[in-house]
Amino acid sequence: MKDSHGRTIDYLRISLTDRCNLRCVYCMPADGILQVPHDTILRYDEIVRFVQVAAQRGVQRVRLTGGEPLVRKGVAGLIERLSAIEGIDDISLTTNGVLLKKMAPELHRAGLRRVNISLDTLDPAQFTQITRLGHIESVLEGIDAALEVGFDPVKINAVAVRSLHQDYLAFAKLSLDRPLHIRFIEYMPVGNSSGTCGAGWGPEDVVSCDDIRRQIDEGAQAAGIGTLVAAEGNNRPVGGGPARYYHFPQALGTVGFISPLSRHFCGDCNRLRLTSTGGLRPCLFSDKEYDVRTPLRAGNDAALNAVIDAACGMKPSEHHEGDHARATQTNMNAIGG
Ligand SMILES: Nc1nc2c(ncn2[C@@H]2O[C@H](COP(=O)(O)OP(=O)(O)OP(=O)(O)O)[C@@H](O)[C@H]2O)c(=O)[nH]1
Ligand SMILES: C[S@@+](CC[C@H](N)C(=O)[O-])C[C@H]1O[C@@H](n2cnc3c(N)ncnc32)[C@H](O)[C@@H]1O
Ligand code: SF4
Ligand code: SF4
Repeated sequence: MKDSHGRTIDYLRISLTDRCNLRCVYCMPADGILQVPHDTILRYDEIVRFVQVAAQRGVQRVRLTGGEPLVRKGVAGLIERLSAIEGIDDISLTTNGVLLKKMAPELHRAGLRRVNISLDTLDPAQFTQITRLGHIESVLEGIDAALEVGFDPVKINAVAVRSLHQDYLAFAKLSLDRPLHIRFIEYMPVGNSSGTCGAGWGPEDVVSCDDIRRQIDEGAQAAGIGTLVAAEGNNRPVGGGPARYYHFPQALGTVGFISPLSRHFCGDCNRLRLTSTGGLRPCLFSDKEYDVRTPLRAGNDAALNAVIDAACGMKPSEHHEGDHARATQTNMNAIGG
C-alpha cells in the first residue's frame, strides 16, 4: 500500500486502551481524563477484522500500545489471533513494563517475540515523580522477566526532557552487559500533558538526540568505554520504527536515537495508527482521524477499504511541529505514541 507521497505503508500501531496504570507527566495531564463510553471501544473481534483487511492491503507489522496495553484484559488472546493472520509477520508491544513480570510468559506463549519497555530514569524517587503513581522496581523486574522469557529484542524507551536532568550515560551503559537496546526519544508536543513543571510541553525542554549522543560520547570516553559507532547489519535490533542505532565496542546491546523534532524521519514514514475507539490516524502530529468503527460494525469491507485509502491519502509529507506548544488536542496515551 502506497501513500500519496510514494511511501510504502506496512506498519499499523494499535492503541488498545486510553487507560493506564501510570500517569507520566509528559504524556497525560495530572487528572481529568475524559471517560470513554465502553461501547465505543473496539472489541477484539473488530480489531482482528481490521488487521485482516489491513494485511490484505499490505500491512505486515502490528504494534500494540495504549495507554497501557497490558491493563486491557485478554491481550494474550488477541496476540494469538493476530499472529495467525496471513501476511502479519511482526507483532510487537510497547508497555510501561509494570505488569510484565506477571504477564511475560503468557505473552510469549501467545506468540509475542519482542517488546519495547518505557523507562525514563534509573532513580527511584524521580521515577515516582515522573509517573506520578509508579515504583521503579516493578519496571526493572519487568525488564528482567522480558529477557528471561526470551523476548528479542528488548528495547527501552526513554523520553529525554531537559528539566529532568537524566543521566544519559548511565542509561546507555545498560546496553553493555545485557542485550538491551536503549533508545532516547525527543520530547514531543503532543496533547495536554502537564510537563515537568505543570505548564506543558515547551521547546526549551527538548534535548536533541545529537546533544544526547555527544554527552554520552564525552562521558564514555572519560570512563574508558569508547565512543558510540553506528550499528550495521546484524548489530541492529529488528524493528520497523524510526530509531538510528549505535553501539559501544563489545556491548551486547545498542543505543538508539529517535529524533522526531531535530531530524525528523517523515520521509520514511511507513505507518497508520488505530485508536482504541476506532479512529484511523494518518499522522501522530495531527488530530485528523477517520472512523473505521462504523464500517467495521456494519461489516462493510468496501467502506473499510475506502477509509484506509482516505487515511493513507491524507498522510502529510512531513510534520511542521517543534516550535509551538501542541501538535494535537488528543493526549499521547489516546494515540499510542
Ligand atoms: N513523530 C513520530 N514519532 C514516532 C513515530 N513512530 C514512533 N514514534 C515515537 O517513537 C517512540 C518509540 O516508539 P515505539 O512504540 O517503541 O515503537 P517503534 O520504535 O516505532 O518500533 P520498532 O522500531 O518496530 O521497535 C515513541 O515515543 C513514539 O511516539 C512516528 O511515526 N512519528
Ligand atoms: C504513549 S506510550 C503507550 C505505551 C505504554 N504505556 C508505554 O509507556 O510504553 C508509548 C510511548 O510514547 C512515549 N511518549 C509519551 N509521551 C511522549 C511525548 N510527549 N514525547 C515523546 N514520547 C512520548 C512513551 O514514553 C512511550 O515510550
Ligand atoms: S507514557 Fe505510557 S505509561 Fe506513561 S502515562 Fe503514557 S501511556 Fe501511561
Ligand atoms: S510525524 Fe507524522 S508523517 Fe512524520 S513520521 Fe510521524 S506519523 Fe509519519
